[in-house]
Amino acid sequence: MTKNEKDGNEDKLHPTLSEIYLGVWRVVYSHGPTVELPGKRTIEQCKKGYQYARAYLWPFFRDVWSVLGTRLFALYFLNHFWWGIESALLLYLLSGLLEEVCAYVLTGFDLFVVDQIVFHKIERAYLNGKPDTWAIGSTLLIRLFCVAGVAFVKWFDDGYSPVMRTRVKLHFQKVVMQTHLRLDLPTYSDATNRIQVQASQTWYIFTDIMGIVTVAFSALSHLALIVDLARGEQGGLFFAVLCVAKPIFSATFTRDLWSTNFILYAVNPDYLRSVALNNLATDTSYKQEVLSGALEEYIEDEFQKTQDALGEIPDEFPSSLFSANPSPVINILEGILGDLPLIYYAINSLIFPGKISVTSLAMFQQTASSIRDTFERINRQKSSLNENLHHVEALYNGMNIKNTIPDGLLPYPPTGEKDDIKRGMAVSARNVSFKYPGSSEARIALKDVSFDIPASSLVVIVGANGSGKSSLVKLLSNLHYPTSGTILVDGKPSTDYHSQDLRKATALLTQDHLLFPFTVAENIAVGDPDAVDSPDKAERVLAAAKLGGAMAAINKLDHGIEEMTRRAESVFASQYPMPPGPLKDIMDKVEKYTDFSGGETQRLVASRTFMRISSGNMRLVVADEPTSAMDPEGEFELFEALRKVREGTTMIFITHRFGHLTKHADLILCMKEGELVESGTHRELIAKEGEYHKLYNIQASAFREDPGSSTSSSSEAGETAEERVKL
Ligand SMILES: Nc1ncnc2c1ncn2[C@@H]1O[C@H](COP(=O)(O)OP(=O)(O)OP(=O)(O)O)[C@@H](O)[C@H]1O
Repeated sequence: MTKNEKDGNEDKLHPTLSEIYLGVWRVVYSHGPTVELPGKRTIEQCKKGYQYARAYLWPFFRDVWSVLGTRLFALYFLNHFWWGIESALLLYLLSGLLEEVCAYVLTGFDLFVVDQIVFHKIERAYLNGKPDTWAIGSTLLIRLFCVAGVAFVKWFDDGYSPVMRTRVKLHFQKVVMQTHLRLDLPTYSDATNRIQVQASQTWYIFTDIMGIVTVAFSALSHLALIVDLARGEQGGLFFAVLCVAKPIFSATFTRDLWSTNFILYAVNPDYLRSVALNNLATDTSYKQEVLSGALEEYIEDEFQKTQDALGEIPDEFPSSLFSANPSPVINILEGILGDLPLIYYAINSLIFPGKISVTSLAMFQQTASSIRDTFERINRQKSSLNENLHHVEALYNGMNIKNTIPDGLLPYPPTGEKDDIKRGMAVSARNVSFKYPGSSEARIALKDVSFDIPASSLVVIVGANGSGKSSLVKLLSNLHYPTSGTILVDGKPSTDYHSQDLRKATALLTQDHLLFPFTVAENIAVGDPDAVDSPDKAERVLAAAKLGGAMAAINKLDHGIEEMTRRAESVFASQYPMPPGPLKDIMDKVEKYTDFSGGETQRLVASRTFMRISSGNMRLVVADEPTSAMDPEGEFELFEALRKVREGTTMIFITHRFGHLTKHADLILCMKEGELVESGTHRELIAKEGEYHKLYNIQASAFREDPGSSTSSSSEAGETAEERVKL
């Protein structure tokens, strides 16, 4: 990769990290020397391995065990044990019967070989007229034993695997969901906290790890067999060592990406552009924009350019590129080491002709090749094992991620307060500064903001785009936490209270709120999740829908308030596009979901907020431009309804429109570039002739008869034409 494809971070690399550019990727990893021979580090690694097993593997296996139950878990384990030792056991049991059939043995060893042995014995009995009863009988018995074993394993696998898979998946689905639900917004927005493991993977992670256990059983049983055989032969133990020379060499000299801690990301600009163009073509959310902009040809041509520029630079996950040896020497050495047992026997047969029996030669050969295969499987699976171990670690670490927003112990509202007294939350900010997690120092959203919002007051926050209004309400709603300074709730730092209690006492309504894939009724009802089983729920939902102005939209639906907003999962079909016909008719019917206009969605979401307010537990209601898509009548009605139902609740509105709200507000906070520049009532702020006065005049001028009056009054406020255009 050329220098200009690097991303400029290479100079800042920490001394414990290494980097490598593979295909389109930059891989940064923490790693020791590439080739690690057994030594002091091996002991350290064994210790680490033990600690890892205790912290992650043991809980994982214990959880799977408890989910499957002891009987299923034990049967599953025995199955793997059987798979592991089956081949060595057969070899051992048949070792006395091999003289005449070593040719079969040399081609591999399984039940088919046992078949051939049985038939061979029967054939010889026919030809010689002298049946070897013992040989035929014992071989048949061994065969039946193995057939029964294999049949049992298959029966168990076919019948119980889906059950076990489902049980494990459901268990970990709940664990992963709990992990996601537990995290607060800043912690969740931090990409490094994202849990990549999916519950559906957990069963396969478990079976993969068990696969390694099987291979380990296989390796151990073959090693035991070869040691047993070697005891009776001269140089047998030396031969046993030769059998494992290649796998040990490979394990030592092959590096594996998953045995490191790494991050990787694409740095090749052509690749990144090709992904972006591909997304434009295939992601439904861009479809309208692409069609309306007539961008089809442009996207295709640009994509072709990126393909031409990329040439053959690989973009696949770079684990095999990482493991590839820089020169072929190691691969050649590996090949030669693999042939050492054969070379040993060839030399032995030249030096000591006739000393080795055909049986032991066949047994040694077979065992040696089984051992080699087994160890090679271990080497091949090492990478996926390491990957799976990382996933198990992520799964259990996810449960212990610490939330960014400190969680206090005090309940809210305080226990001494009577629930029937309706009063709002008093909120204050003391020198609050805030920047979003991961943002640069320069992109500070709030700078040294201080104010007091008395309980039960009606507050409006105004300001230009990007002035920090939404950021401020996110802090007040306890969704984010100030970088410095303090938010006070009823005179105490917000962090003294139990976070979830504060959120339960706050209703936040924004323009970005979404409808959930539930029925319309449930979408409203979740505003008060505690009312799930209450008898008056349906009544309250209807009342909330009316207050939110959503009834007109609901009345248009085929199934009214019980209509599903959208399916949680799309329909799976064998053929896409599905040709017209009865299958397509069913598919269309099932796939069809209700789409609402932007304003209708906002009305439904507002209804959810009214449901929340009707719980009587709200102390603070925050509305961040919730009417941006509504018509003026809808907006007016919503604000009026909110003002009517608030009954002493503190209300904070963000709006760009000056009107009833700003006129009636007890307090207006005017933001500019992250700072609170003015605060007071409408009258006071107009009298100040500052930022608020300027913003107000820009809107008011549209309704004045003389279009030039805005210029004159703005000019009085001392602002340029460019500044007005920006607003
Ligand atoms: N999720 C975020 N991550 C990083 N920075 C953000 C994020 N959201 C907002 N910002 C930055 O914080 C600053 C204040 O944004 P904020 O959304 O609070 O402004 P606003 O006054 O509500 O704007 P608008 O009127 O456009 O809604 C902006 O500079 C913005 O770029």
